[in-house]
Amino acid sequence: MTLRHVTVLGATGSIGTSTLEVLALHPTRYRVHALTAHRSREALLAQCRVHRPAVAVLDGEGDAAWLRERLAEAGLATEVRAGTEALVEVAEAAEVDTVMAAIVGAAGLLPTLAAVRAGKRILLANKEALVMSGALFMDAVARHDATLLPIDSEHNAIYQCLPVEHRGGLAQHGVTQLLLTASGGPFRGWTHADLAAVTPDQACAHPNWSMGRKISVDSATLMNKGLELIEACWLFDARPDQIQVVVHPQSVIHSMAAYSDGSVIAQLGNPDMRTPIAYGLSWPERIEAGVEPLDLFQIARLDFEPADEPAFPCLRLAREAMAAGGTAPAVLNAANEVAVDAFLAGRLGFTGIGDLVARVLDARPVESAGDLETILDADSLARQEALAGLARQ
Ligand SMILES: NC(=O)C1=CN([C@@H]2O[C@H](COP(=O)(O)OP(=O)(O)OC[C@H]3O[C@@H](n4cnc5c(N)ncnc54)[C@H](OP(=O)(O)O)[C@@H]3O)[C@@H](O)[C@H]2O)C=CC1
Ligand SMILES: CC(=O)[C@@H](O)[C@H](O)COP(=O)(O)O
Ligand SMILES: [Mn+2]
Repeated sequence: MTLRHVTVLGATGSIGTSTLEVLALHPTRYRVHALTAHRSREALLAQCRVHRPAVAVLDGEGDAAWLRERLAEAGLATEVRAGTEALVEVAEAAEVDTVMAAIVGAAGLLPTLAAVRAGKRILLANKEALVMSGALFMDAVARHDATLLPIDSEHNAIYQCLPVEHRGGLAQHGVTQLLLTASGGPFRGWTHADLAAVTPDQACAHPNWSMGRKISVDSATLMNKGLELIEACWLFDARPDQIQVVVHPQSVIHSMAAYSDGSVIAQLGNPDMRTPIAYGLSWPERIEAGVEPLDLFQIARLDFEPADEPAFPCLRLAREAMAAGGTAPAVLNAANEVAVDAFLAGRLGFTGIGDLVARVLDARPVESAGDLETILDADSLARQEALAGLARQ
């Protein structure tokens, strides 16, 4: 068995901590090379004590100096670095073969792309990176012979339901449709009018998954499903019209692939991210993930319904951005990040999220997204437009 050396980008988050739980079950298979966080220095210190990485990264120099001192007091040799350059370094380091990309939002793009360009095995949770840079990202995966394994539960499920080699389009492998499941979020069944006064805590109370606050809000607006639709188009070389969103409130079927002979292949499991994480870490083998076995008698029933697009316009906005192509998905993502931040800070109402994203998409031109600079510019200008929109209200 080869020992794999892993960098965990976003180690202190929900996906990061689940990843470390799985790694801890297999000390002879995996060694942690680097752990990164933004500002959670106490949490990163605790992780360093347990996992003893060679490198730890925080955003600010002050936090890095604090961590350096605490680690030295604890007699640990972990080197501490700061900033985006350090994130890129630990993602592309020669010692590393596997990178868990679990930073939330656009901040994950540069280190994740660095891992791709260094030909690593990338476990992709950070969907925003792929949404922003779709064609460029997938071209880099092919050009640098990187191994890209989807961690997002739906995409991991579809990956497991597709033939091993599915590049070159779905149709040539007899796949007619991808069925992307959605829980419907905490406000499933609510009308657009009901949603006006919901609070951040209500929006973050996901019925089935325990996740970071940004993705929890995205699930509540169905923007998460919109981002996932775009993510699936890029990962599986699919057109938006080949993907059907199916609301499935139990989150037990994690997604499906439909074939020309009438077969529909589904992947099921308890809603626990340690399953896709373990899959990505061990692929093509399987390892123990610490997840409870699925008890179908306890679940008893599985329900399905269409998404309510009039009440949750973000799904349509994402589909339209994918159809518009070029920089439109990066604009959608940037506007959504600003809007979700404002909602969580109490500066924007819940239904204001979709309204703001729609206004920014209308205001920003769609350009060809052939290079990273254009994508980063589109991201930055969309953020400025969104902030100006917030200031005007
Ligand atoms: N949680 C889940 O179950 C799922 C998550 N995903 C995706 O995975 C990604 C991570 O989600 P989740 O774990 O929930 O998010 P969390 O908010 O729980 O964690 C985010 C992690 O990223 C770090 N981080 C945040 N901002 C920055 C920044 N500017 N620079 C560097 N690091 C940063 C955080 O550090 P700090 O702690 O210091 O803030 C933290 O380690 C997202 O893209 C999400 O969409 C996909 C499917 C399921
Ligand atoms: C766990 C995971 O992959 C999340 O993206 C999850 O899908 C959120 O649930 P919904 O967006 O379906 O509510
Ligand atoms: Mn998902």
